Amino acid sequence: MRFGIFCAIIDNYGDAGITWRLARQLRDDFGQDVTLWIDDLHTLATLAPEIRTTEKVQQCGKLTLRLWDRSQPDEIDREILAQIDVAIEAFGCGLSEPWLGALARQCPPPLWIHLEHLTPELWAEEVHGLPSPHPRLPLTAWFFVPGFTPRTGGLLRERTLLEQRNRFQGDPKRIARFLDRIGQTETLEARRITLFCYADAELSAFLAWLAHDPQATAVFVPPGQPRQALARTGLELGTKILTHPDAPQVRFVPLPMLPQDDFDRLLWSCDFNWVRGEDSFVRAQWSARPFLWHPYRQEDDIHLTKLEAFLGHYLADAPPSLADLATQWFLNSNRGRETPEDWRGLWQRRDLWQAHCQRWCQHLALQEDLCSRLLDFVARNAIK
Ligand SMILES: Cc1cn([C@H]2C[C@H](O)[C@@H](COP(=O)(O)OP(=O)(O)O[C@H]3O[C@@H](C)[C@H](O)[C@@H](O)[C@H]3O)O2)c(=O)[nH]c1=O
Repeated sequence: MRFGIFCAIIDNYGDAGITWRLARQLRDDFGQDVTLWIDDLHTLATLAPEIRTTEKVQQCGKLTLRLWDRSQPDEIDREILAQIDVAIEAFGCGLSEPWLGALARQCPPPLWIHLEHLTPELWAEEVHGLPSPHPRLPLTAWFFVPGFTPRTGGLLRERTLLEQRNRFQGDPKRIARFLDRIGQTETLEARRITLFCYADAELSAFLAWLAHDPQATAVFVPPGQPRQALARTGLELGTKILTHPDAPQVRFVPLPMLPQDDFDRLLWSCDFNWVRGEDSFVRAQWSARPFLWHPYRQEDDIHLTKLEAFLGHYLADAPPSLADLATQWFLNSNRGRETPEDWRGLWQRRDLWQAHCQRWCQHLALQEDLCSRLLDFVARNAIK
């Protein structure tokens, strides 16, 4: 089958990260032909260094990457469009009339899928799979809503992901080799934490907890917003490791943006991951390690509703002593109101928490992954 995926980058990395991951998995795990039209190669190249930002068209095996001119398709775009079976419009990026017209000219037209943002909310089940006929063109959009339950679009999970993770986490030599490759062998003995937060994250309680905890800790800090959040606390991280001024056991390690697969390895090798948005949030769950999630901030605190819905799934079967503390901590942190005691309390229950993350990951892995559900959806609704 031939897939066309359309992605416009609004801000951050999630849109590029998710569509790139989806395109690669359709190619690698399911042998599909994929064309990914994306309107910003530079953002994509930060997570996929093999991408050449100067080339508007590039072939990555059965995956064709094209710089997307959203105004209208050129002749080659039209040729590809004429052959695709499934058009995936990611995150409401909007296909302009000339692009939609080219799709509609196919006879019969391709299956047109609106890939929505992941949501843990109940409406994911209600909206997932609904059709929405175009008012004028002979095209029907189908909503595909990723989520946490079997009646949604599920979560992206590559076929061998969890085996790879198990091999990695179970083998200290692999972890050491990875840390060596990213130049961080000296963090081997320390507690390791990834800090991939937004610029407005309130870090003072987290830093106070670390400073009063005698355990040696390395905090890995990717570029951009996490460093801005750190800078707001007076810690300016440059290109070198920075030691906490009041706590020599705490070090902040600047990392470059890693390729997506290495980012997974980073999460797998950490004891705790602070993640955000959508894709890193899902990857943290596949790492089966304790994590904190800051959803992408939305108007009217919609992100807090999302968070509460997620906690309802995630902590439903957790021991009550963990569930109560974790709920309070997630909510407080997302409101910028958590205390060092929130951190301390949870960390004291680390074994319980770790075991819960493992069980949660297993629970999610019992469900079909997003690509399998997508292919099943296509098979059930294909017009041609
Ligand atoms: C730090 C780091 C991230 N990544 C990848 C992992 C993910 O694919 C991507 C980060 O995406 P997210 O975790 O989703 O967080 P984000 O904040 O960057 O993206 C967000 O952008 C908004 C516009 C969307 O509306 C949100 O839903 C969300 O997707 O970056 C790397 O590959 N290497 C790295 O070193």
